[in-house]
Amino acid sequence: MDVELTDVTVTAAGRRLISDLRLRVPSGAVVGLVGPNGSGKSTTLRCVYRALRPSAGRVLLGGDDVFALSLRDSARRLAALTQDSHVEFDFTVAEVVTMGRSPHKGLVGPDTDQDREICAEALRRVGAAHLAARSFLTLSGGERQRVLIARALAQRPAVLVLDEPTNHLDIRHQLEVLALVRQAGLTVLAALHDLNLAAAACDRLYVLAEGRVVASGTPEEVLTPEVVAEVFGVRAHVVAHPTSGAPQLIFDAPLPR
Ligand SMILES: Nc1ncnc2c1ncn2[C@@H]1O[C@H](COP(=O)(O)OP(=O)(O)OP(=O)(O)O)[C@@H](O)[C@H]1O
Repeated sequence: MDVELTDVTVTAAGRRLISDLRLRVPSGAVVGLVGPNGSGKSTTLRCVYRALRPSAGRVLLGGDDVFALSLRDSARRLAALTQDSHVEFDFTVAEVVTMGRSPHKGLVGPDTDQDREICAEALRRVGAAHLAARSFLTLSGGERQRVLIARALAQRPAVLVLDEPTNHLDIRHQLEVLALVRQAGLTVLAALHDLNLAAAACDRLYVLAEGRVVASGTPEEVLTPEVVAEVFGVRAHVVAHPTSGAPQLIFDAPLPR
């Protein structure tokens, strides 16, 4: 299922947060949003998981306007891991992951064996099966992040929207989470701060600056010293990763402001 944003503009507090954004995530592709703090990455994602209605433009999910879908239908198509994904009450990890199944059940539908197996598998995939009986609130930041990713996977969506999915994760878990996101065969739109991880994990990147797309294409096309200098204000060298060949950046000092 593909995702398309056509000329999306978001205005808030008399300011344009994103302007005329055009973006496409082909079915099954992993597309990254990169850009400096405040460039509009989360705002863009919030429009896709319908936490924010654009002032203009449309967000299409499998060709349908996301705001025209019922909540249940959109939750069957799309799962999101957001910056404000949190759990208020003292649920166990297994219960938190089970919440991912709710779009597939009636309002008070019981968990089936299939639901339980899907949730157990999702926890195994993020390396968190051993945490199933723990209270979610007692987990470390990285453990919580992995459990929330498991909840999104348990939702069995076609599209996954991820806002900084590697936040809090140590390097091994960062690589594992991005590898499993790639292997899941889903359509993925992810905001990522780490440009080297983005280059390794994404088929295509969109670079945002001040709410506009300033570059898009494959990581090789986009992550050039010129773009990095212009958008991030940092001088960088690009080298090919010795085994994967993905472009990797080595940074010099920030350029003068
Ligand atoms: N409801 C709002 N009202 C006013 N300004 C807002 C609102 N939401 C976001 N902004 C502003 O819009 C800009 C873009 O924010 P956004 O969170 O999309 O950036 P981002 O690229 O995700 O940043 P970061 O990398 O810091 O997470 C910021 O300047 C932010 O302060």
